[in-house]
Amino acid sequence: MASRPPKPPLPPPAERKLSRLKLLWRFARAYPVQLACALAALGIAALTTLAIPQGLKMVVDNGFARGSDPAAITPYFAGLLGLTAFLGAATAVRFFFVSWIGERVVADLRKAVQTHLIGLDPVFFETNRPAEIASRITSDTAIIEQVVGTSASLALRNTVMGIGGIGYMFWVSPKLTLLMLLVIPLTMGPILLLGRRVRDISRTSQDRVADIGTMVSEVLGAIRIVQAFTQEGREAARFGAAVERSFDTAKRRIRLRATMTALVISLVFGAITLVLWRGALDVIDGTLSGGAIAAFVFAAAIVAGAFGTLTEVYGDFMRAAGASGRMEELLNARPLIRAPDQPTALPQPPHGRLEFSHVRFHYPSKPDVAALKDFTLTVEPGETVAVVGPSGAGKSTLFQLVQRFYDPEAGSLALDGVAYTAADPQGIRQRLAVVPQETVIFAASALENIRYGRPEATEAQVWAAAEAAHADQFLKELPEGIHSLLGESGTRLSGGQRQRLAIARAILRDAPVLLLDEATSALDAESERLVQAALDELMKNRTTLVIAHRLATVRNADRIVVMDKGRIVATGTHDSLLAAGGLYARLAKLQFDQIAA
Ligand SMILES: Nc1ncnc2c1ncn2[C@@H]1O[C@H](COP(=O)(O)OP(=O)(O)OP(=O)(O)O)[C@@H](O)[C@H]1O
Repeated sequence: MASRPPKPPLPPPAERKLSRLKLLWRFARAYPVQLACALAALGIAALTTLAIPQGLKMVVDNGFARGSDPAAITPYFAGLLGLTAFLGAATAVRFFFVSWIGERVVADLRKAVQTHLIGLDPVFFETNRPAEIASRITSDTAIIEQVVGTSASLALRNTVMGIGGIGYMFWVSPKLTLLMLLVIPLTMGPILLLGRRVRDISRTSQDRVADIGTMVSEVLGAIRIVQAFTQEGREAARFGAAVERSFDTAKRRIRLRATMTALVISLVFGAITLVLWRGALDVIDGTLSGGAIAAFVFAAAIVAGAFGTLTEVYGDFMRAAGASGRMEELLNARPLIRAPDQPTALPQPPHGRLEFSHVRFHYPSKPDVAALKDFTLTVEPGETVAVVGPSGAGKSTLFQLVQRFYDPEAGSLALDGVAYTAADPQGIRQRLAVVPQETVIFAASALENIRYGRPEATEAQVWAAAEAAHADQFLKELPEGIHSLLGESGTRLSGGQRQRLAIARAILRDAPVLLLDEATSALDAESERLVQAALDELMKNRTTLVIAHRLATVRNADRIVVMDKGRIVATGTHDSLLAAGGLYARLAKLQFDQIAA
């Protein structure tokens, strides 16, 4: 029984616990100065707000009560005016620092997640779709931004004002405050119950929004296929249905939130009214001054507002906890392929000797079919080995293993005598140049595209590589020459031009081992000739493993390896294999139709 490959290291789904917000604190605490400023401004603003009812009390008791003397009342109002100006300034400072921290945390988080993700191996992206991750990063960080930049400050401010307000009220009238503290908890039960349901629906709502994001990038990415198969209508309907599902969930959330708000306001203000009635009786009795009751009302309004806001931001916090949990999941995903603690250095200068020894491999997502079985092959320095075989034989899998995107379950690979598992994967990849079947063009200039594998190369070196790859001519003819923008929004290249650009990129990389996956798409005779000439140049003095689709390649190869169902079934030269008949002769007849002619 073949041992199964290890499962990708995916942590369990995020729970929406407030403890998940710890991740954000980890990022925020990197800015102690800003945090201190924000906290100081927040405290000052909250206390200033609480000073206002006290000012009001003095105005009423000392001003109005002593028969309306303008001279007595003016200083109090001047004081109040000063207080409000101070409150404005402190609020502005708080807003600045808290928002600054919010933006900074989100920026750092985005960078950390992206840096982490590009270090993960392809297995992770087989089980986690890149489009979904992308939409998560955008929508989840937006939620986090909202919470760190706004809700956190609201929560802090209102907690300070809530507690401070109650303290002040107690100082003004212990009896009324105790009465109030007795009534308010009764109002909290239904609020907490509803809060939990809002939280659950918020989660579903976020998932629906992420679905929409995934769908948009999927459909836009395949726009040609959608249009070619005239499925625009169906795609629009499918998208429409997803949007409506998302709206329905949002509607449920809004309805619950609305009910909750109604409950909070009516219960809390109802309680206040009750307490006020009691207070009014005390004023009539003469046990409480007019100013005290005014200040009490004002403070109670502040406290009620504070608790109202707290229940509202609680929902935001739960949403952010979910978002932050998912970010943490991404950050916690560990790559299966890692450098050992003490990697063995590859010899200098490189030789380019590539060895496969009894390699057995299953793709994690396809554990029942072996992609490679007992595969043994040594490619000597400077040798060109062409790999041929029917579709699904395992040719591309060889390349995946050589680049160490996966590790075999049995057997081993070695480069220049160093076992893959003992080396740093980056060290190995630095000695490889890859020309894939489909050239990846980045949205950047032709110059940047060619020097992708060696960003420090000079323009002269890039031109030399382009010449060797027979790409110089068409590059000169681009609208802005080598500085023309390529990719989705730039100039489109033909198939042959893209291949030559990829070859120039590999020439410039100047690695000792070349992995060449020949394009199967037919080129016209002129392009074919240019691409072949470019390839000949690239393969010079390099160890080359090539998945061959061209007659010229198999003819020029030092050895041809014929693969079928993950195994080597024959090895030889073009002529010897043809003479032997078998799979190669059959493939050659089909694939290189020149032979059949
Ligand atoms: N990422 C993957 N996940 C799961 N199975 C895979 C993956 N890539 C390839 N396979 C499977 O591994 C086997 C070998 O595939 P591989 O792509 O290496 O064949 P190939 O010889 O390169 O074929 P082709 O010429 O069609 O590209 C096939 O059974 C294929 O379905």
